[in-house]
Amino acid sequence: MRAGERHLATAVRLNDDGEGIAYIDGLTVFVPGLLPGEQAWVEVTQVARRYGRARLVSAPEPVPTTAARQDAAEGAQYEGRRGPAAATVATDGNGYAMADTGRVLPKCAVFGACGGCQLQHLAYPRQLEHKRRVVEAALRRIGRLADVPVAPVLGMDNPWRYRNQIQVPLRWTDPPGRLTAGFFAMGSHELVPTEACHLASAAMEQTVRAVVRVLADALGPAAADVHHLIVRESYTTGEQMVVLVAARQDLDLRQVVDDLLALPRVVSVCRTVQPYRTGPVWGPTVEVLGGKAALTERIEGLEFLISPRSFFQVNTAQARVLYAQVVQAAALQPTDVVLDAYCGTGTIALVLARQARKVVGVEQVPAAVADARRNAAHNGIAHAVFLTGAVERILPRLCTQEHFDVVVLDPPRKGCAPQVLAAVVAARPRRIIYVSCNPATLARDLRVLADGGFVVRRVQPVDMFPQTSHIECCALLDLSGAS
Ligand SMILES: C[S@@+](CC[C@H](N)C(=O)[O-])C[C@H]1O[C@@H](n2cnc3c(N)ncnc32)[C@H](O)[C@@H]1O
Repeated sequence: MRAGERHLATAVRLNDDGEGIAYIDGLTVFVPGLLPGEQAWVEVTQVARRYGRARLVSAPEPVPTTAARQDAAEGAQYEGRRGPAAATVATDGNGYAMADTGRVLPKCAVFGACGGCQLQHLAYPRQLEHKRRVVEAALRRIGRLADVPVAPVLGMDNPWRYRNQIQVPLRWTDPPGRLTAGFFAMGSHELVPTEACHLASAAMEQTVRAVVRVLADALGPAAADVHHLIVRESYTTGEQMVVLVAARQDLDLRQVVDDLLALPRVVSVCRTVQPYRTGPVWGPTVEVLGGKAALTERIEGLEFLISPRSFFQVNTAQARVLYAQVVQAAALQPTDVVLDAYCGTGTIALVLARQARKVVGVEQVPAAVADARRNAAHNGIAHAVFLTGAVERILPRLCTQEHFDVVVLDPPRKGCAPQVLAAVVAARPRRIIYVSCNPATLARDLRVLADGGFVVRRVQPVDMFPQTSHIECCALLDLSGAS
């Protein structure tokens, strides 16, 4: 197979990124936009040693189920898997049994071009089932944990407009001399122009449009030096924070502050300076140009102040669901001492603090630790301690100095460093709750903890990121033999 060739491809399942998997000439080929049980003409865009990539060149059509099942079985052979049939059955207008692929019309006009969403074309219940299977497969293949029950994914009643933060790249397009908002295409810094995002609230969309207008009117072509706009919104109060990302420090943004603060929801205007337009968006510092220094959010009866750089789960409604799972899994007793490793701004630690004797949070970003301490004080919680530093550096010693009854791990996508897992295993807490946004590293780390004598009782996925392929999970482990 060569790049540029065209083939008729049938997808047999989705990969972890939500792309269709087809088998062409015995090679696994990833086709974004093709669903299991669908067939389409595709053009090969890349051929590597073990896989290829292709793009759709015709509209996908459901295939007769017998063909879909046959392809699934063949595909399973290529991969040495025992594969399930790809599709359930529906009938076409003539009564033929066709694959029921779950295809729906994407809401967004730029779906497929914008890199933000991968699953808008799949009915939401199917998205949830797909995510549950991804978690199960990771546990089985990577963690050798085939017996661990994976509960149905906890989804949203309305899986749209859930984000409390969006980052919008801005570009000056000349001609016609206009500031244009959009999102980056998948895996590139190419702007896909749009001022709409169905994952953000309608009020955030309005703010994006208004900020672009204000910047263009006030700055003219100099607005080209504002290359990103970040809007954060409190789910609880509806208040918004606008962060302007400028390419240079001497760009005079003070002239737009009053106009921005006059927008209906905007209570805070900030600036960060980042000379590079295509690297990390945030500069080293953030300055509040006008209005409040932080938004307020409420979760589990606690109030959290969120400053511009603070990590906060992007989906507040589902963060509440996730934290309720953590509370339930922790099953705390009033005498318990809890460790919250990778604690961010201390949300989990503070939610658990009400039922524990003491909580200790560890986080490497000093600003996040400052927020965690401030949030503890704001909520009158005196028995929460927050330590600044890398978990892998702090934990090995900390765990020999203090006994933790319950340990919460909520690492970034790369998972926990081996010395963190070793320290937790040696500490023998009664329970471990592992919160993860990456099923592959979750499975890898659960294997280590299981080999260290902990039993993985259950894994509960929570759909924090509907319409995308991202998956959040909460796993519960306890000591072998303990109840
Ligand atoms: C997924 S977030 C979890 C935040 C928090 N538990 C919450 O729910 O809001 C992961 C956090 O780990 C922090 N982090 C990443 N690597 C770290 C490390 N090696 N040591 C300490 N903290 C780390 C990040 O700064 C981030 O705040």
